Amino acid sequence: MPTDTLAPSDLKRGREVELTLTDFADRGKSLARVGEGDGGFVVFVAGAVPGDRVRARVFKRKKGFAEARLLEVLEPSELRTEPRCEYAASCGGCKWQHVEYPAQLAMKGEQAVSALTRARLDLSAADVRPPLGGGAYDGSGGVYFYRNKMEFSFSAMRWLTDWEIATGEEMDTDFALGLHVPGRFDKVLDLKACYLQSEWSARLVNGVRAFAKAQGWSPWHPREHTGYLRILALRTPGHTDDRMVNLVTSFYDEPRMAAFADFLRAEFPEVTTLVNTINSGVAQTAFGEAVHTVFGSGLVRDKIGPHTFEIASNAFFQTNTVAAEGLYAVAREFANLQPDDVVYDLYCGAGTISLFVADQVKRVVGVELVEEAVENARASAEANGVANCTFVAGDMLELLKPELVEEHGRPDVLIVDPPRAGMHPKVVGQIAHLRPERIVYVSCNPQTQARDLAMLQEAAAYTIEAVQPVDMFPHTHHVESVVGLRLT
Ligand SMILES: C[S@@+](CC[C@H](N)C(=O)[O-])C[C@H]1O[C@@H](n2cnc3c(N)ncnc32)[C@H](O)[C@@H]1O
Repeated sequence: MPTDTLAPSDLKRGREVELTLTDFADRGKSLARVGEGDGGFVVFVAGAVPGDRVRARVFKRKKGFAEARLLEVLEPSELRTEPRCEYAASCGGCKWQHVEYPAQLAMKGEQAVSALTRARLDLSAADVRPPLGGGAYDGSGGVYFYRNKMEFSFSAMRWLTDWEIATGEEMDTDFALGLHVPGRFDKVLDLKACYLQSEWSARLVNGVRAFAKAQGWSPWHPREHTGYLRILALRTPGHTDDRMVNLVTSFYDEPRMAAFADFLRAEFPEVTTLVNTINSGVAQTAFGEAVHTVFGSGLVRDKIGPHTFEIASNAFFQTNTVAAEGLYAVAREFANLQPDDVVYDLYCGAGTISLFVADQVKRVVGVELVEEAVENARASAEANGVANCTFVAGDMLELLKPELVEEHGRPDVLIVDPPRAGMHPKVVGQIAHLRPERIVYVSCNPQTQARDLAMLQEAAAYTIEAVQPVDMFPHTHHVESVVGLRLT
Protein backbone atom coordinates (compact mmCIF):
# COMPACT_ATOMS: atom_id res chain seq x y z
CA MET A 1 0.00 0.00 0.00
CA PRO A 2 1.57 3.40 -0.96
CA THR A 3 2.13 6.11 1.67
CA ASP A 4 -0.80 8.25 0.54
CA THR A 5 -3.29 5.41 1.11
CA LEU A 6 -1.67 4.10 4.31
CA ALA A 7 -3.06 4.75 7.77
CA PRO A 8 -0.90 4.60 10.92
CA SER A 9 -2.85 1.47 11.95
CA ASP A 10 -1.49 -0.29 8.82
CA LEU A 11 2.05 -0.06 10.16
CA LYS A 12 2.12 -3.39 11.92
CA ARG A 13 5.33 -5.34 12.55
CA GLY A 14 6.22 -7.58 9.59
CA ARG A 15 3.99 -5.66 7.17
CA GLU A 16 5.40 -4.69 3.76
CA VAL A 17 4.54 -1.11 2.75
CA GLU A 18 5.36 1.48 0.10
CA LEU A 19 6.68 4.76 1.51
CA THR A 20 7.71 8.11 0.09
CA LEU A 21 10.49 9.61 2.20
CA THR A 22 10.22 13.33 2.92
CA ASP A 23 12.98 14.34 5.39
CA PHE A 24 16.40 13.39 6.67
CA ALA A 25 16.34 12.11 10.25
CA ASP A 26 19.02 11.54 12.87
CA ARG A 27 21.68 8.83 12.67
CA GLY A 28 21.72 8.41 8.91
CA LYS A 29 18.03 7.59 8.51
CA SER A 30 15.26 9.26 6.52
CA LEU A 31 11.59 9.48 7.41
CA ALA A 32 8.16 9.19 5.82
CA ARG A 33 4.95 10.63 7.29
CA VAL A 34 1.85 8.50 7.26
CA GLY A 35 -1.69 9.83 7.81
CA GLU A 36 -2.97 13.28 8.66
CA GLY A 37 -2.57 15.51 11.67
CA ASP A 38 0.44 17.04 13.42
CA GLY A 39 3.03 16.00 10.84
CA GLY A 40 1.61 12.48 10.47
CA PHE A 41 2.88 9.25 12.00
CA VAL A 42 6.64 8.99 11.44
CA VAL A 43 8.34 5.93 9.91
CA PHE A 44 12.16 5.81 9.85
CA VAL A 45 14.02 3.95 7.10
CA ALA A 46 17.81 3.52 7.13
CA GLY A 47 19.49 3.70 3.71
CA ALA A 48 16.60 5.64 2.13
CA VAL A 49 16.82 9.27 0.99
CA PRO A 50 14.19 12.05 0.98
CA GLY A 51 12.42 11.88 -2.37
CA ASP A 52 12.77 8.07 -2.67
CA ARG A 53 9.69 5.90 -3.11
CA VAL A 54 10.58 2.59 -1.51
CA ARG A 55 9.24 -0.82 -0.59
CA ALA A 56 10.03 -1.51 3.07
CA ARG A 57 9.10 -3.92 5.84
CA VAL A 58 8.05 -2.62 9.27
CA PHE A 59 10.20 -4.21 11.99
CA LYS A 60 9.49 -1.91 14.94
CA ARG A 61 6.22 -0.30 15.97
CA LYS A 62 6.07 2.04 18.97
CA LYS A 63 3.41 4.45 20.20
CA GLY A 64 4.94 7.50 18.49
CA PHE A 65 6.89 6.06 15.53
CA ALA A 66 7.75 2.99 13.48
CA GLU A 67 10.91 1.72 11.79
CA ALA A 68 11.01 -0.14 8.48
CA ARG A 69 13.77 -2.01 6.65
CA LEU A 70 14.48 -0.92 3.10
CA LEU A 71 13.69 -3.73 0.61
CA GLU A 72 13.70 -1.94 -2.75
CA VAL A 73 13.97 1.57 -4.15
CA LEU A 74 10.98 1.87 -6.50
CA GLU A 75 11.69 5.44 -7.62
CA PRO A 76 15.04 6.99 -6.68
CA SER A 77 15.35 10.48 -5.21
CA GLU A 78 17.19 13.16 -7.16
CA LEU A 79 19.51 13.40 -4.15
CA ARG A 80 20.83 9.90 -4.77
CA THR A 81 24.21 9.24 -6.29
CA GLU A 82 26.20 6.11 -7.08
CA PRO A 83 28.42 5.35 -4.05
CA ARG A 84 32.09 5.19 -4.88
CA CYS A 85 32.67 2.25 -2.56
CA GLU A 86 31.17 -1.14 -3.35
CA TYR A 87 30.77 -1.87 0.38
CA ALA A 88 28.90 1.39 1.14
CA ALA A 89 25.43 -0.16 1.52
CA SER A 90 26.62 -2.51 4.29
CA CYS A 91 29.46 -0.62 5.96
CA GLY A 92 29.38 1.38 9.18
CA GLY A 93 32.23 3.61 7.93
CA CYS A 94 30.08 5.61 5.47
CA LYS A 95 26.30 5.67 5.79
CA TRP A 96 25.70 8.54 3.37
CA GLN A 97 27.82 7.78 0.31
CA HIS A 98 24.63 7.22 -1.70
CA VAL A 99 23.59 10.87 -1.10
CA GLU A 100 24.94 13.74 -3.23
CA TYR A 101 27.51 15.60 -1.09
CA PRO A 102 25.80 19.05 -1.29
CA ALA A 103 22.62 17.43 0.10
CA GLN A 104 24.59 15.76 2.92
CA LEU A 105 26.13 19.09 3.80
CA ALA A 106 22.83 20.99 3.72
CA MET A 107 21.24 18.33 5.93
CA LYS A 108 24.06 18.57 8.47
CA GLY A 109 23.75 22.35 8.55
CA GLU A 110 20.01 22.09 9.19
CA GLN A 111 20.51 19.49 11.93
CA ALA A 112 23.07 21.64 13.77
CA VAL A 113 20.87 24.75 13.63
CA SER A 114 17.58 22.97 14.36
CA ALA A 115 19.11 21.45 17.53
CA LEU A 116 19.61 25.04 18.76
CA THR A 117 16.14 26.27 17.77
CA ARG A 118 14.45 23.17 19.24
CA ALA A 119 16.11 24.07 22.56
CA ARG A 120 14.38 27.50 22.16
CA LEU A 121 17.67 29.37 21.87
CA ASP A 122 17.31 32.83 20.37
CA LEU A 123 19.24 33.07 17.08
CA SER A 124 17.68 36.36 16.00
CA ALA A 125 20.95 38.27 16.56
CA ALA A 126 23.14 35.47 15.24
CA ASP A 127 25.13 35.21 12.04
CA VAL A 128 24.02 31.67 11.13
CA ARG A 129 26.44 30.57 8.44
CA PRO A 130 26.04 27.91 5.78
CA PRO A 131 27.87 24.70 6.70
CA LEU A 132 31.57 24.41 5.93
CA GLY A 133 32.19 21.16 4.17
CA GLY A 134 34.74 18.75 2.76
CA GLY A 135 37.10 20.46 0.38
CA ALA A 136 35.94 23.91 1.47
CA TYR A 137 38.93 24.10 3.76
CA ASP A 138 41.64 23.73 1.16
CA GLY A 139 39.70 24.19 -2.08
CA SER A 140 40.37 20.56 -3.08
CA GLY A 141 36.68 19.67 -3.15
CA GLY A 142 37.71 16.25 -1.84
CA VAL A 143 35.29 14.39 0.37
CA TYR A 144 37.21 11.10 0.32
CA PHE A 145 40.54 10.12 1.90
CA TYR A 146 40.17 12.73 4.64
CA ARG A 147 40.94 10.66 7.74
CA ASN A 148 44.42 10.57 9.29
CA LYS A 149 43.52 7.61 11.52
CA MET A 150 41.59 4.40 10.92
CA GLU A 151 40.96 1.31 13.03
CA PHE A 152 40.24 -1.84 11.03
CA SER A 153 38.93 -4.78 13.06
CA PHE A 154 39.88 -8.41 12.71
CA SER A 155 37.01 -10.82 13.23
CA ALA A 156 36.37 -14.54 13.02
CA MET A 157 32.80 -13.62 11.99
CA ARG A 158 32.86 -12.18 8.49
CA TRP A 159 29.79 -10.48 7.06
CA LEU A 160 29.16 -11.18 3.38
CA THR A 161 27.56 -8.44 1.30
CA ASP A 162 24.69 -9.29 -1.07
CA TRP A 163 26.99 -8.87 -4.07
CA GLU A 164 29.65 -11.09 -2.51
CA ILE A 165 27.03 -13.81 -2.00
CA ALA A 166 25.73 -13.29 -5.56
CA THR A 167 29.16 -14.11 -7.03
CA GLY A 168 28.53 -17.71 -5.92
CA GLU A 169 32.24 -18.03 -5.08
CA GLU A 170 33.45 -20.07 -2.11
CA MET A 171 34.44 -17.55 0.60
CA ASP A 172 36.30 -17.84 3.86
CA THR A 173 33.83 -16.55 6.44
CA ASP A 174 36.15 -17.21 9.41
CA PHE A 175 38.52 -14.30 8.80
CA ALA A 176 37.71 -10.66 8.15
CA LEU A 177 39.73 -7.48 8.32
CA GLY A 178 37.73 -4.31 7.80
CA LEU A 179 34.94 -2.25 9.34
CA HIS A 180 31.84 -3.24 11.24
CA VAL A 181 28.38 -3.60 9.80
CA PRO A 182 26.29 -0.80 11.42
CA GLY A 183 24.94 -1.84 14.80
CA ARG A 184 26.78 -5.21 14.75
CA PHE A 185 29.71 -5.51 17.18
CA ASP A 186 30.39 -9.03 15.92
CA LYS A 187 30.11 -8.74 12.12
CA VAL A 188 32.96 -7.30 10.09
CA LEU A 189 33.21 -6.73 6.34
CA ASP A 190 36.37 -8.04 4.71
CA LEU A 191 37.21 -4.77 3.00
CA LYS A 192 39.38 -4.88 -0.10
CA ALA A 193 38.89 -1.13 -0.63
CA CYS A 194 38.14 1.87 1.58
CA TYR A 195 38.01 5.53 0.57
CA LEU A 196 38.28 7.13 4.00
CA GLN A 197 42.02 7.24 4.67
CA SER A 198 44.20 6.66 1.59
CA GLU A 199 44.82 4.22 -1.23
CA TRP A 200 48.04 3.29 0.54
CA SER A 201 46.06 2.33 3.69
CA ALA A 202 43.76 0.07 1.67
CA ARG A 203 46.80 -1.60 0.09
CA LEU A 204 48.32 -2.09 3.53
CA VAL A 205 45.10 -3.64 4.87
CA ASN A 206 45.10 -6.11 1.98
CA GLY A 207 48.78 -6.87 2.48
CA VAL A 208 48.42 -7.45 6.23
CA ARG A 209 45.41 -9.71 5.70
CA ALA A 210 47.29 -11.88 3.20
CA PHE A 211 50.35 -12.03 5.48
CA ALA A 212 48.38 -12.89 8.64
CA LYS A 213 46.38 -15.60 6.87
CA ALA A 214 49.54 -17.11 5.39
CA GLN A 215 51.05 -17.21 8.92
CA GLY A 216 47.92 -18.93 10.25
CA TRP A 217 47.34 -16.21 12.89
CA SER A 218 43.83 -16.34 14.28
CA PRO A 219 41.49 -13.33 14.23
CA TRP A 220 39.58 -12.27 17.36
CA HIS A 221 36.29 -14.11 17.89
CA PRO A 222 33.92 -11.44 19.22
CA ARG A 223 31.59 -13.91 20.92
CA GLU A 224 34.07 -16.49 22.23
CA HIS A 225 36.76 -13.88 23.09
CA THR A 226 39.56 -15.93 21.59
CA GLY A 227 42.09 -15.27 18.82
CA TYR A 228 45.31 -13.28 18.47
CA LEU A 229 44.65 -10.42 16.03
CA ARG A 230 42.28 -7.69 17.18
CA ILE A 231 42.72 -4.31 15.44
CA LEU A 232 44.94 -2.82 12.75
CA ALA A 233 45.12 0.90 13.56
CA LEU A 234 46.82 3.18 11.05
CA ARG A 235 47.91 6.78 11.45
CA THR A 236 48.70 8.69 8.25
CA PRO A 237 49.12 12.38 9.20
CA GLY A 238 47.67 15.07 6.94
CA HIS A 239 50.87 17.10 6.66
CA THR A 240 53.85 14.77 7.07
CA ASP A 241 54.96 11.48 5.50
CA ASP A 242 55.05 9.66 8.86
CA ARG A 243 53.15 6.36 8.88
CA MET A 244 52.25 4.40 12.01
CA VAL A 245 51.01 0.82 12.14
CA ASN A 246 49.57 -0.20 15.50
CA LEU A 247 48.74 -3.89 15.59
CA VAL A 248 46.47 -4.63 18.53
CA THR A 249 46.72 -8.23 19.68
CA SER A 250 45.31 -10.14 22.61
CA PHE A 251 48.77 -11.19 23.88
CA TYR A 252 52.43 -10.40 23.33
CA ASP A 253 54.39 -12.75 21.06
CA GLU A 254 57.86 -11.45 20.28
CA PRO A 255 58.74 -13.83 17.39
CA ARG A 256 55.45 -13.07 15.63
CA MET A 257 56.02 -9.36 16.01
CA ALA A 258 59.57 -9.69 14.63
CA ALA A 259 58.16 -11.51 11.59
CA PHE A 260 55.51 -8.82 11.15
CA ALA A 261 58.18 -6.10 11.36
CA ASP A 262 60.24 -7.89 8.66
CA PHE A 263 57.14 -8.14 6.46
CA LEU A 264 56.38 -4.41 6.80
CA ARG A 265 59.98 -3.37 6.18
CA ALA A 266 60.04 -5.44 3.00
CA GLU A 267 56.56 -4.72 1.59
CA PHE A 268 55.65 -1.34 3.09
CA PRO A 269 58.91 0.55 3.69
CA GLU A 270 56.88 3.79 4.04
CA VAL A 271 55.92 2.64 7.58
CA THR A 272 58.00 4.79 9.94
CA THR A 273 56.95 3.16 13.20
CA LEU A 274 55.33 -0.10 14.31
CA VAL A 275 53.72 -0.50 17.70
CA ASN A 276 52.04 -3.52 19.23
CA THR A 277 49.25 -2.77 21.69
CA ILE A 278 48.20 -5.63 23.94
CA ASN A 279 44.49 -5.76 24.77
CA SER A 280 43.46 -8.95 26.55
CA GLY A 281 40.12 -7.53 27.69
CA VAL A 282 36.67 -8.21 26.30
CA ALA A 283 36.03 -4.73 24.85
CA GLN A 284 37.20 -4.38 21.24
CA THR A 285 39.28 -1.19 21.52
CA ALA A 286 42.73 -0.11 20.33
CA PHE A 287 43.63 0.76 23.95
CA GLY A 288 45.19 -1.91 26.09
CA GLU A 289 47.31 -2.76 29.08
CA ALA A 290 50.67 -2.44 27.29
CA VAL A 291 52.18 -0.78 24.22
CA HIS A 292 55.42 -2.16 22.72
CA THR A 293 57.31 -0.04 20.21
CA VAL A 294 58.69 -2.58 17.72
CA PHE A 295 60.52 -0.10 15.47
CA GLY A 296 60.66 3.64 15.00
CA SER A 297 59.79 6.23 17.63
CA GLY A 298 56.26 5.09 18.48
CA LEU A 299 55.04 8.54 17.39
CA VAL A 300 53.91 10.36 14.27
CA ARG A 301 54.08 14.10 13.66
CA ASP A 302 51.31 16.21 12.18
CA LYS A 303 50.75 19.94 11.77
CA ILE A 304 47.85 22.23 12.58
CA GLY A 305 48.49 25.81 11.59
CA PRO A 306 52.20 26.57 12.07
CA HIS A 307 52.65 24.03 14.88
CA THR A 308 53.91 20.48 14.75
CA PHE A 309 52.49 17.87 17.15
CA GLU A 310 53.89 14.52 18.19
CA ILE A 311 51.14 11.94 18.44
CA ALA A 312 51.40 8.61 20.25
CA SER A 313 49.34 5.56 19.24
CA ASN A 314 46.83 6.16 22.05
CA ALA A 315 46.73 9.98 21.99
CA PHE A 316 43.70 12.00 20.87
CA PHE A 317 44.28 14.07 17.76
CA GLN A 318 41.66 15.52 15.39
CA THR A 319 41.01 12.82 12.78
CA ASN A 320 40.59 15.17 9.82
CA THR A 321 43.67 17.41 9.91
CA VAL A 322 42.60 19.80 7.16
CA ALA A 323 39.08 20.20 8.53
CA ALA A 324 40.45 20.73 12.05
CA GLU A 325 42.30 23.77 10.78
CA GLY A 326 39.02 25.09 9.33
CA LEU A 327 37.22 24.39 12.60
CA TYR A 328 39.88 26.10 14.71
CA ALA A 329 39.96 29.13 12.41
CA VAL A 330 36.21 29.56 12.98
CA ALA A 331 36.62 29.18 16.76
CA ARG A 332 39.40 31.77 16.73
CA GLU A 333 37.34 34.22 14.67
CA PHE A 334 34.25 33.81 16.90
CA ALA A 335 36.43 34.44 19.98
CA ASN A 336 37.28 37.91 18.63
CA LEU A 337 40.65 37.71 20.41
CA GLN A 338 42.42 40.76 21.81
CA PRO A 339 46.14 41.05 22.75
CA ASP A 340 45.34 41.37 26.49
CA ASP A 341 42.92 38.45 26.64
CA VAL A 342 43.26 35.58 29.06
CA VAL A 343 41.76 32.55 27.32
CA TYR A 344 40.67 29.32 29.00
CA ASP A 345 40.68 26.34 26.60
CA LEU A 346 38.47 23.86 28.42
CA TYR A 347 38.60 20.16 27.44
CA CYS A 348 41.81 21.03 25.58
CA GLY A 349 43.01 17.51 24.69
CA ALA A 350 46.59 17.76 23.44
CA GLY A 351 46.42 21.57 23.48
CA THR A 352 45.92 22.04 19.75
CA ILE A 353 43.38 24.88 20.08
CA SER A 354 45.46 26.53 22.83
CA LEU A 355 48.50 26.70 20.56
CA PHE A 356 46.39 27.80 17.60
CA VAL A 357 45.20 30.94 19.41
CA ALA A 358 48.23 31.60 21.63
CA ASP A 359 50.01 34.20 19.48
CA GLN A 360 46.99 36.50 19.49
CA VAL A 361 46.46 36.74 23.25
CA LYS A 362 48.24 37.36 26.54
CA ARG A 363 47.84 33.91 28.04
CA VAL A 364 46.04 30.57 27.49
CA VAL A 365 45.11 28.11 30.23
CA GLY A 366 44.21 24.64 28.97
CA VAL A 367 42.29 22.19 31.18
CA GLU A 368 42.08 18.50 30.35
CA LEU A 369 41.23 15.24 32.13
CA VAL A 370 43.79 12.92 30.49
CA GLU A 371 47.22 13.33 32.03
CA GLU A 372 49.07 12.04 28.93
CA ALA A 373 47.25 14.55 26.71
CA VAL A 374 48.35 17.35 29.07
CA GLU A 375 51.93 16.07 28.92
CA ASN A 376 51.66 16.10 25.09
CA ALA A 377 50.28 19.64 25.21
CA ARG A 378 53.15 20.87 27.41
CA ALA A 379 55.74 19.14 25.21
CA SER A 380 54.19 20.59 22.03
CA ALA A 381 54.11 24.10 23.47
CA GLU A 382 57.78 23.81 24.36
CA ALA A 383 58.80 22.21 21.06
CA ASN A 384 56.97 24.94 19.12
CA GLY A 385 58.42 27.74 21.23
CA VAL A 386 55.03 28.80 22.62
CA ALA A 387 55.63 30.27 26.07
CA ASN A 388 52.25 31.71 27.08
CA CYS A 389 50.28 28.45 27.52
CA THR A 390 49.75 26.64 30.83
CA PHE A 391 48.10 23.24 30.97
CA VAL A 392 46.30 21.81 33.99
CA ALA A 393 45.35 18.14 34.32
CA GLY A 394 42.18 17.04 36.07
CA ASP A 395 38.41 16.76 36.00
CA MET A 396 36.65 19.96 34.91
CA LEU A 397 34.12 19.56 37.69
CA GLU A 398 36.89 19.71 40.29
CA LEU A 399 39.12 22.27 38.57
CA LEU A 400 36.83 25.02 37.30
CA LYS A 401 36.68 26.70 40.71
CA PRO A 402 37.72 30.06 42.22
CA GLU A 403 41.17 28.61 43.04
CA LEU A 404 41.89 28.17 39.32
CA VAL A 405 40.89 31.78 38.66
CA GLU A 406 42.98 33.00 41.60
CA GLU A 407 46.01 31.23 40.20
CA HIS A 408 45.61 31.97 36.48
CA GLY A 409 43.45 35.10 36.29
CA ARG A 410 39.85 35.64 35.29
CA PRO A 411 39.19 34.51 31.69
CA ASP A 412 38.03 37.05 29.13
CA VAL A 413 37.33 34.23 26.71
CA LEU A 414 36.30 30.61 27.22
CA ILE A 415 36.71 28.11 24.41
CA VAL A 416 34.99 24.85 25.35
CA ASP A 417 35.18 21.63 23.32
CA PRO A 418 33.69 18.86 25.49
CA PRO A 419 33.14 15.23 24.50
CA ARG A 420 29.86 14.08 22.89
CA ALA A 421 28.04 13.94 26.23
CA GLY A 422 28.52 17.71 26.65
CA MET A 423 29.24 19.44 29.95
CA HIS A 424 28.22 18.48 33.47
CA PRO A 425 25.39 20.82 34.60
CA LYS A 426 27.59 22.00 37.47
CA VAL A 427 30.33 22.97 34.98
CA VAL A 428 27.75 25.01 33.06
CA GLY A 429 26.83 26.66 36.38
CA GLN A 430 30.49 27.39 37.10
CA ILE A 431 30.88 29.01 33.66
CA ALA A 432 27.79 31.16 34.27
CA HIS A 433 29.31 32.18 37.61
CA LEU A 434 32.65 33.10 35.93
CA ARG A 435 30.84 35.29 33.39
CA PRO A 436 33.58 35.52 30.73
CA GLU A 437 32.88 38.21 28.18
CA ARG A 438 33.04 35.81 25.22
CA ILE A 439 32.40 32.08 24.95
CA VAL A 440 33.02 29.81 21.97
CA TYR A 441 31.37 26.41 22.24
CA VAL A 442 32.83 23.81 19.83
CA SER A 443 30.81 20.61 19.81
CA CYS A 444 30.63 17.27 18.02
CA ASN A 445 27.06 16.80 19.27
CA PRO A 446 24.62 19.66 18.52
CA GLN A 447 21.98 18.13 20.85
CA THR A 448 24.12 18.31 23.99
CA GLN A 449 25.50 21.67 22.87
CA ALA A 450 21.95 23.06 22.63
CA ARG A 451 21.05 21.60 26.04
CA ASP A 452 24.13 23.15 27.68
CA LEU A 453 23.58 26.55 26.05
CA ALA A 454 19.94 26.62 27.14
CA MET A 455 21.12 25.87 30.69
CA LEU A 456 23.78 28.58 30.46
CA GLN A 457 21.30 31.19 29.28
CA GLU A 458 19.01 30.43 32.21
CA ALA A 459 21.85 31.29 34.57
CA ALA A 460 23.53 34.22 32.76
CA ALA A 461 22.60 36.59 29.94
CA TYR A 462 24.54 35.60 26.83
CA THR A 463 23.65 36.52 23.26
CA ILE A 464 24.35 34.01 20.50
CA GLU A 465 26.33 35.99 17.94
CA ALA A 466 27.33 33.36 15.40
CA VAL A 467 26.76 29.73 14.45
CA GLN A 468 28.95 27.71 12.09
CA PRO A 469 28.20 24.04 11.34
CA VAL A 470 31.30 22.19 10.11
CA ASP A 471 31.40 18.83 8.37
CA MET A 472 34.54 17.05 9.50
CA PHE A 473 33.31 13.62 8.39
CA PRO A 474 31.72 13.49 4.92
CA HIS A 475 29.43 10.45 4.31
CA THR A 476 28.69 10.03 8.03
CA HIS A 477 25.86 11.58 10.02
CA HIS A 478 28.27 13.45 12.29
CA VAL A 479 28.38 17.24 12.32
CA GLU A 480 30.48 19.67 14.36
CA SER A 481 28.95 22.96 15.48
CA VAL A 482 30.71 26.15 16.61
CA VAL A 483 28.66 28.74 18.50
CA GLY A 484 29.98 32.17 19.51
CA LEU A 485 28.37 33.98 22.49
CA ARG A 486 28.85 37.35 24.14
CA LEU A 487 27.87 38.47 27.62
CA THR A 488 24.89 40.79 27.19
C1 LIG B 1 36.33 16.58 21.78
S1 LIG B 1 37.84 16.38 22.66
C2 LIG B 1 38.52 17.96 22.34
C3 LIG B 1 40.01 18.00 22.34
C4 LIG B 1 40.67 19.25 21.75
N1 LIG B 1 39.95 20.47 22.01
C5 LIG B 1 40.97 19.09 20.28
O1 LIG B 1 40.46 19.85 19.45
O2 LIG B 1 41.74 18.17 19.92
C6 LIG B 1 37.25 16.47 24.32
C7 LIG B 1 38.31 16.36 25.38
O3 LIG B 1 37.68 16.47 26.67
C8 LIG B 1 38.40 15.67 27.59
N2 LIG B 1 37.53 15.43 28.77
C9 LIG B 1 36.51 14.56 28.86
N3 LIG B 1 35.93 14.65 30.08
C10 LIG B 1 36.59 15.60 30.77
C11 LIG B 1 36.47 16.13 32.09
N4 LIG B 1 35.54 15.68 32.94
N5 LIG B 1 37.33 17.09 32.48
C12 LIG B 1 38.29 17.55 31.63
N6 LIG B 1 38.44 17.07 30.35
C13 LIG B 1 37.62 16.12 29.93
C14 LIG B 1 38.74 14.45 26.77
O4 LIG B 1 39.81 13.73 27.34
C15 LIG B 1 39.07 15.06 25.41
O5 LIG B 1 40.46 15.32 25.28
